[in-house]
Order: sequence, then C-alpha cells, then structure tokens
Amino acid sequence: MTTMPAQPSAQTPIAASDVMLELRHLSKRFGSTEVLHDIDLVVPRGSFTVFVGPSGCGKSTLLRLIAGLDAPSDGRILIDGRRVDTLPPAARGVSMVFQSYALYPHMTARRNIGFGLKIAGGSAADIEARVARVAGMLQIGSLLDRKPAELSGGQRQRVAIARAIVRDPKVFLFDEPLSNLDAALRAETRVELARMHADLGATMIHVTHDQVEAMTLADQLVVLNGGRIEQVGPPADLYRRPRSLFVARFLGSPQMNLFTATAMAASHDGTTATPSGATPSGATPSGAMPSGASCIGIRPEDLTLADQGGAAIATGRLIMVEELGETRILHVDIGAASVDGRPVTLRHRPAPPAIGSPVTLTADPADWHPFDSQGQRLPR
Ligand SMILES: Nc1ncnc2c1ncn2[C@@H]1O[C@H](COP(=O)(O)OP(=O)(O)OP(=O)(O)O)[C@@H](O)[C@H]1O
Repeated sequence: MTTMPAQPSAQTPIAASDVMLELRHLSKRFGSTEVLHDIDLVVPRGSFTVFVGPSGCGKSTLLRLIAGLDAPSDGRILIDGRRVDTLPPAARGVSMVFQSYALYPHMTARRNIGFGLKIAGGSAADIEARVARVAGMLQIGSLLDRKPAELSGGQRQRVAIARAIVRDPKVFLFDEPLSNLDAALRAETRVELARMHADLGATMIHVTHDQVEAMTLADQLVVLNGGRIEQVGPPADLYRRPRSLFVARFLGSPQMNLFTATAMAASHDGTTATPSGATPSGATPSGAMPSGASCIGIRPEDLTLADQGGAAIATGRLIMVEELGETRILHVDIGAASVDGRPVTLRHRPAPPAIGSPVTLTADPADWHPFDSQGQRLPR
C-alpha cells in the first residue's frame, strides 16, 4: 500500500487509491497580493469536506481554483490521480453549486437540470431518465415544468443541486449553497445534503460561514485563516483538541473562554486577585498548567459553579443570564483573570444565583486547553 507523504497541515496519511482530490503547494496571487499561501490538502474519496474560516480567508478562491474558474499562481491540483489545473472547468469532472443558484431564467427546471448533459451530447431519452431520477431524489418532480421565477428560493436551490448531481461528477463543489435560505429551510436542506452525500457516496466540498453547518455536515473540516490552513481533521477532533487559539476560538458558540495563566497559577496558591475578592478554594492540579502557558482556554460547557464541586480556578460576579430554554448561559465578570477582560460564559441548567452574586468557577483540568504566547497549543 502506498501512502501519502506527511503534510504540513498534519493530515493523517491515507492510501493513494483513497485520495480523490489533492492540492499541492497551491498559491494564488491577485496582482501583488497573495491570498492563498502554499496550500496542501488531501480530500479522501467519498468525504464531505467543509472549508470554514472568517470572511476573506480565501475559502471561495480555493473552491474557484478547484473548479477551474480561476488559475492558481503556483502549485498543482489533482483529481482522481490526474493533474487538472491545466484543464478547462468542464474537463475536470467537477460540478459547482453557487449561493446565487445561477439558473438560466428562460429555461424550465427540467431544461436547466438537463442542460449540461445536452451540451455533452447525451441522448434525449437518457437525459430525460436521469433528470427524472435526480428530481425524484430531491422531491422536485412536480416542479420540472416551471421556470426559476415561478420557484421559491429553496426550490431553486434544489434545481441547482439537481443540475450538479445529474452530471455525476467526481467532486461536488458547494459555495455557500444554503446561505440565501431562511433558518428553517436551511436546516432542512442541510439534512437533505447529508442524506444525499450518504446515498450517492460522492466526494463533496462545501464552503460555509456557518459553523453549525460546518460541524454537522463535515467528516473533514478545514479551517482557513488568512489564506493558510490552520487545521484539518474530523470536526469533533478540532473542537476537542484545537491546535491553535484561532481554531479554539473559531469553533464553538459562545466562544472558548480564555483565562490568563497568571490568574490560573495564582488560584493554585490561593492569591487570586478578583473583583469579588474571594479566595478560591481547592488547588490547581499539577500537570494542568504546562510551563510556557500564556493562557488557558475552557469551553463554556466545561466551566461550572463551585457549588457543584471541583477545583476553583477563578472568582467573579454574575452579571447576566441568557435564557435558552433547555439551558442557560451565565456571564461572569472575572476582571483581569480573563485574557481580553471580557466576562466568561458557562452553560448552566439549574436555577442560577441572583444577578450580582459572587460566584466561584471550577473546571476539570482534563478540559483545560493551554496555549503559548504565539497562540499554539502546548502539550500536557
Ligand atoms: N478577483 C480578485 N481580485 C483581487 N482580490 C481578490 C479577488 N478575489 C478575491 N480577492 C481577495 O482574496 C481574499 C480572499 O477572498 P475569498 O472570496 O476567497 O474569501 P472568502 O473566505 O470566501 O470570503 P467570504 O467568506 O467573505 O466569502 C480577499 O481578501 C479578497 O478581497
């Protein structure tokens, strides 16, 4: 078995025959501005890979390079073992679905879906059969004689997805296809996409701003930051073991809390300076605070009030309670013990203390995420 070489993005190597798409040292410059820097990525055959990152990080540009709508400045793109970055879009075996649907307004849904097959010279009977099969799959069979103007946004997006599926591409590329839909339809279409992925066993690459969409759809999540890959892996791994402060703070809502290492160390010897002036009980377990740590991240669901037991890490004052129905989010001012001075948040189900009450916070050391001053995770 040949395996892929180790990569800077630290992906787990897989057998070459399991690779569908490979990006090697890919860069993109617009004029003198480099917007993608030396991207190395492997997309396994049949995977649902999601690109996420803040606005302007290069997600769409990366997708456009794969689709062939833009040319890379450096590097190579391989699909199913074949170099494609020198080929026109239609010859690459990819289908792209855009946020804006991009349907032909004067054509019925049926013609829109079958158009690519017709251009490729398919027979009328074959096109009709394939369009009918895909329309059935997406439950738009009764809408095929309508033009885009006679369809809702969600229905148009299904037609656009059907048009991508019917061409039976090696790789599907989705550029924020759900972002024009309302919340309910978005959730519904997300489930449909996941089902479609399972049914077709296809390789899909999806770009989104929405981290719920990213976490739920992806089997491989690619977090981009400033034109570079920050981390690649299964969503749960990135959430539980973010390699950088950037990934730690990008995934999760509310964001991961950041405690200064000084405050955490002080809680260890009982000298914590806090707004409430209370002295924390308990001790910081040895090993939880690696040397060189600049801050400790703790997710809101891993932080608890001291009356529930555990070693105290900070004290503060309850300043706000967000009622979410099944749970609550408590906001606690811990003063300078918080890295950015902002209140920390914790998820809390029982009835909360009164606003203004002094509270003591605890967290299992296993749930601490230590980072150095460069924002890199430290080994424990
Ligand atoms: N044709 C272009 N000419 C010059 N700069 C461009 C061009 N296209 C994109 N850029 C720049 O490249 C960077 C990456 O843009 P891109 O659209 O890929 O980001 P994105 O992550 O998809 O952003 P968003 O989430 O806002 O859609 C941005 O700084 C953008 O201004």
